[in-house]
Amino acid sequence: MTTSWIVLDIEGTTSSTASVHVGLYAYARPRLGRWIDEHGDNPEVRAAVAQVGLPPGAATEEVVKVLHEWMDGDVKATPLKTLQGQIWAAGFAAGELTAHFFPDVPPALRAWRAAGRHLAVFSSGAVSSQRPWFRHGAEGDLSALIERHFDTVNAGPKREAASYARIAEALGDPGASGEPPLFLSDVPAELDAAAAAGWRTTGVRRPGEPSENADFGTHPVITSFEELR
Ligand SMILES: CSCCC(=O)C(=O)COP(=O)(O)O
Ligand SMILES: [Mg+2]
Repeated sequence: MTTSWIVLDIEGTTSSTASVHVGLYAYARPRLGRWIDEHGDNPEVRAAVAQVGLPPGAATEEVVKVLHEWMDGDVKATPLKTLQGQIWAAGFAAGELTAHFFPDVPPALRAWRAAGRHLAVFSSGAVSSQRPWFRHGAEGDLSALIERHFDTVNAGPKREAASYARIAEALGDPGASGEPPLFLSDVPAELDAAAAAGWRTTGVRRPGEPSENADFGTHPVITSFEELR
């Protein structure tokens, strides 16, 4: 393995889908309405509410109805992710949330950093929630291992090659090793987009996760980060 930058997806890759859908979604769901009402002077909140796409002046409960529908369908819409990210960041700060990582992940991240690899995250989850996620794992604070964070706001949609080109430019691709970044994800369409941007890719097929029966096509596949060490 000579790739300098390793870029990680979160849900289904470093962490279980249940930890996001049951843990985080359940925390954000009943708090969205009050968060919008109490942070109406926050420009990010105002912009997110406008991006939901309802007519100006729509009642908070109408906005929340759309956000809940997106959550039910696991639509990774940027305004939803922005609001969820703020609520989760507050939840982590209050000690009410804990992150989950598959057991192979913390030792692999430490080993990769010790070996001189650089680590970044590209997730649909907002950067505002990625940072506390890596800080509040049950296995301790992993946040210092992650040097760069990307989401659908600062990079773009995860299924578009242009997003990966943007990230590569931000990382200084091809980097010191001369190798393009390596992207690890449980979603074949994301890997396709990364490959189209010239990245190296590896699918992560974890037992019991939605990716268990996914068709990764020609992408190399692992079931644990240990297989990359
Ligand atoms: C604290 S990370 C939040 C994760 C999240 O909201 C999400 O949608 C994860 O999607 P991913 O792109 O990492 O599969
Ligand atoms: Mg994922």
